[in-house]
Amino acid sequence: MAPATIDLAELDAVRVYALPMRNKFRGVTVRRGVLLSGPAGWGEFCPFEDYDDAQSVPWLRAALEACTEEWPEPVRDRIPVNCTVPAVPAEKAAAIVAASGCGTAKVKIAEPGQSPGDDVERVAAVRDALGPGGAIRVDANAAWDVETAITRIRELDKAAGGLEYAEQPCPTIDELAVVRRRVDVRIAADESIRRAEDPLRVAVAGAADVAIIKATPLGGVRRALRVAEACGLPCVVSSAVESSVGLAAQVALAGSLPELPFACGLGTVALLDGDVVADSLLPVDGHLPVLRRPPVPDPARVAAATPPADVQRYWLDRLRRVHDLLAKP
Ligand SMILES: O=C(O)CCC(=O)c1ccccc1C(=O)O
Ligand SMILES: [Mg+2]
Repeated sequence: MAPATIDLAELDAVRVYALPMRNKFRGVTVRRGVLLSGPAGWGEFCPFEDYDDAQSVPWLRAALEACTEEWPEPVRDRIPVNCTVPAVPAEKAAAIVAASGCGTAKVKIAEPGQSPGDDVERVAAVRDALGPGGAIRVDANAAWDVETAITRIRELDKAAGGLEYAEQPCPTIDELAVVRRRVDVRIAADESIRRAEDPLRVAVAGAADVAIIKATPLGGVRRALRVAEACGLPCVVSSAVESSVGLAAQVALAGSLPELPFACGLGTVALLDGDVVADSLLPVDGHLPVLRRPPVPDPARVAAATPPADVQRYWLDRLRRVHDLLAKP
């Protein structure tokens, strides 16, 4: 297991980055975080800005795992991934899918300010761009109540000519279970696992067909592997929109899961305008390579992504506070 903590002064380097997003994604327009370098390589601490310090502790565990430990042995060397389609107009959605080279698309739906008709048009445009052989999944990020979810999932299933699954249509596990019994589309649980008080103990098995597993918010590759095993469902590894440094840990998780029946949500470096490494983890022919260790940031790219001093201070203070929480007995 990872050491419970590491003295921050033992890290070789700490670099704050800020990368703009090509399109607004879940309300985020700039992705920010901290790159940390330790004896085993580089990690990334990048909790979303609406996560408090206690919720950010697993994100720091994930970063420190990458800095201090080797990842588990992979069982495959490349990972099929979906392209991620933000809540953009239909034409733009089609262009994103066509440019991605991916055979699976994940479409964001039910975003604030958008109508059900916008979602139907976006999903239909994605089907046109993907062709009949591709797979389409949708993610509502817990936006609906049960009745709305049932109506919308049926509509979108039609518009898509078949959905592979619908991710987190409602907030609670009980709601997911009801929706799952009433629609023909598979249900995937994301926030129900990621934001659970104890992700090792969430009873999603009757409420979902697929588990979305993320190393970054679950405390690292090893902890996420245990969550995957405990939930007893087929898993899809999905990103938290990290730079290529943090994403490499997610790909390592996908590489070491015993079974991987679906494409993973790891094509997200394409959502960022820029990166901190020279050779970005972008899909080629719909696949990402499994790396054995985190990629090393490129100094010129890190310099180009370095935010103003006040933003750096905010992140270094946050890192310090979360580290103090992690170190507390
Ligand atoms: O799964 C993907 O394709 C991209 C990752 C993604 O959608 C996501 C990224 C950051 C935060 C939450 C989510 C989510 O799945 O809800
Ligand atoms: Mg999701």
